[in-house]
Amino acid sequence: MAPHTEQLTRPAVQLRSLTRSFADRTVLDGIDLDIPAGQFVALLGHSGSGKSTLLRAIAGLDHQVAGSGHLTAPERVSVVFQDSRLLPWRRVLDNVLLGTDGQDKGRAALAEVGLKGRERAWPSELSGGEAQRAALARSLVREPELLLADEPFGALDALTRIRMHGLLRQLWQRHRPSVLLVTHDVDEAIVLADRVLVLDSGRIGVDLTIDRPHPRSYRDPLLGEYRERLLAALGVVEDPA
Ligand SMILES: Nc1ncnc2c1ncn2[C@@H]1O[C@H](COP(=O)(O)OP(=O)(O)OP(=O)(O)O)[C@@H](O)[C@H]1O
Repeated sequence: MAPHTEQLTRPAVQLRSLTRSFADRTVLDGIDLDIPAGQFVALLGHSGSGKSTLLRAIAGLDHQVAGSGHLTAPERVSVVFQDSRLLPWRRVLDNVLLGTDGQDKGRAALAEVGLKGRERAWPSELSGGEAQRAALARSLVREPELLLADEPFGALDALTRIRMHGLLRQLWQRHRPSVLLVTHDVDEAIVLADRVLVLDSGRIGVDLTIDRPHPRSYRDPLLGEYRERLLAALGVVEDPA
């Protein structure tokens, strides 16, 4: 069996009947989900549909959700958010190394994300895109089996975002963590993910496999069909079917 196929047979994340309510509102209503090891999954859904709630649950950041159903996730999980969450009083390399040791690993991770030479910069000296690169480097040094990303490029300009898509794809292909990427951007989802989920009314309403090789082109006409289906599922355009 090819290494990639073998890796995909072991589920990294398993959720059964996961439920989360806030006051009288049920946000996650019995979610069932398996993410095979090494798979890149994107999660779409309207604002307030519960995407971040689901991600936080999988990250182990929500203790209330734990008892609601069954949740397994790998031990080494890294989370990247919309803002880099770099500590302003630590230089870039020290941010990347936070809680770990191994200067060389940190330097290598920074080089991988294109920040070689910026190790001693302060976070305030970085652009938004550079700060997100540093955040990715910080997640990399932990060698995550699962990378959770909550709109990591949501605050970046369109060109930087496209560059970051390329970077994230390369990092994923090189290190092969499972990825769960929360995004509002349908194009981002279909250009990067093996599989796109749409969260709707507390459930996974759509589970779509994107069967196109990487790297993908934004202009691939076959991706256009996936885009239409997802926009229809989100209620943005009429269902093409
Ligand atoms: N700690 C909390 N206390 C009360 N309500 C909460 C809490 N966290 C989330 N919610 C509610 O749960 C719902 C889902 O929130 P969540 O942040 O998961 O949505 P989302 O899909 O990630 O939204 P967005 O795309 O706008 O980031 C919202 O109605 C939100 O107000």
